[in-house]
Amino acid sequence: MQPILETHQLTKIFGGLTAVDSVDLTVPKETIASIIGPNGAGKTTFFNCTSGYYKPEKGEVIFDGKVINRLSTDQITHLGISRTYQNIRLFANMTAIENVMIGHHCRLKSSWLDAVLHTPRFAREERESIQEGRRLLKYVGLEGLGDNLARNLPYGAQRRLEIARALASEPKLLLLDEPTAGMNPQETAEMTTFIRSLRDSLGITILLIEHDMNVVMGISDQISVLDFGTKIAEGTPKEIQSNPRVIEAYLGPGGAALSEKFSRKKHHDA
Ligand SMILES: Nc1ncnc2c1ncn2[C@@H]1O[C@H](COP(=O)(O)OP(=O)(O)OP(=O)(O)O)[C@@H](O)[C@H]1O
Repeated sequence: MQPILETHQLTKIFGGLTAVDSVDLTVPKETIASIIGPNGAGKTTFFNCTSGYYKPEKGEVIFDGKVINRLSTDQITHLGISRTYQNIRLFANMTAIENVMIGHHCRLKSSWLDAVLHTPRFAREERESIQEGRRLLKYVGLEGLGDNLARNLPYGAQRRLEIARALASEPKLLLLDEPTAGMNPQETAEMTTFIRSLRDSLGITILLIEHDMNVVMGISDQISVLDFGTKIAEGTPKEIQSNPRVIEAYLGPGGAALSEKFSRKKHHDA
């Protein structure tokens, strides 16, 4: 399958710390790929390099065949990468629909002069933008909540609003940083179904960071594992679950042997 995102030897250094260390990673088009790893493994830094927030010291990020690691965040959004954040970053004092319209802004053609002069083009684009905002709010399950201030929405709805805003920029690749963090089991199940539908109905490729292993194992076509900035494993959920290096990264040295002992005991007891 054709890749939508590739990194070659991607490296990000903070002072003496190599947060992302020579990572080669390929995400095939129209798949759900996950990045997992212990705290501080470099997952968010990888996202920040991919979406243009950080410039890598070494290596390349290639999106849809184009090298993008020297481009600005705006240019990268325009090409088709959009993201959400580990800690929700909405415009809290703006309404839900205004938040989504901001996401749509990069697709508008009106200039600031059109806005000042309130030209017909500006008026038409504003109407279309409101319509698109309503459509997206409905799509993420927030129909009728467009006039609510973002900060007054329940937590699960805020996460959905963040995704609606990301979708408004019409991405080909959506980066989701811990989309189910802080959610109860029902919200988590709904979010998982929703993420699948983004791939299946809209053809959007998803790359996500997630700590909930049930979500990761249930949803991913491919999982990449980072530890201390390096990629230590990659494969299907089944391959990753039984990979001794991954188990050690999570449980510490000897973890693989311990985990094998437990799973043998479980089979024996069953
Ligand atoms: N802006 C920064 N300046 C200095 N160090 C940073 C910066 N951002 C991240 N780091 C460090 O880089 C390493 C990787 O951090 P990162 O947030 O990418 O890990 P992570 O895998 O996303 O962790 P978590 O699962 O806890 O969110 C950590 O040691 C972190 O302290």
